[in-house]
Amino acid sequence: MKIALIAHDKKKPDMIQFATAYKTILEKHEIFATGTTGLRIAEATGLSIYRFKSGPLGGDQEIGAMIAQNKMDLVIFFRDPLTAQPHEPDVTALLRLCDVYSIPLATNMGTAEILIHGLARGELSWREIVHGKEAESHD
Ligand SMILES: O=C(CO)COP(=O)(O)O
Repeated sequence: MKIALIAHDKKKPDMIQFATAYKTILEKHEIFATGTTGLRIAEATGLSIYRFKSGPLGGDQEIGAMIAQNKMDLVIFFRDPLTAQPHEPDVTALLRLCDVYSIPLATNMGTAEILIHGLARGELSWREIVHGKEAESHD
């Protein structure tokens, strides 16, 4: 599974805690992140992470593009609801694309916990079926 991890600055400590706690699950998957989030997680956990640009510089849009191409299976985005972001339209666009493509999305720790446990139990394997159908439609 391809998993995107994103956190606004005030939520980065939560994200590091989350990635540390679930490292053994995350390391079985392909992890993507926006620039600074990815750097912080990699430093703290040693996880191998593909890093896009920083969020305000287009990272959210890069992840959005992967979603639109059916190349992302799960998004964990600890956004900060109490601080205005200069790239708010990009944040909204990313969340919107998750809904357009029915991509499982957690925007807080409570939901992220449930999704990661579901992932560990194989409950997201329906995504592989979606990938299979996508491949067939291009044959
Ligand atoms: O701003 C972000 C998401 O909107 C996150 O970007 P960084 O991981 O580069 O801080």
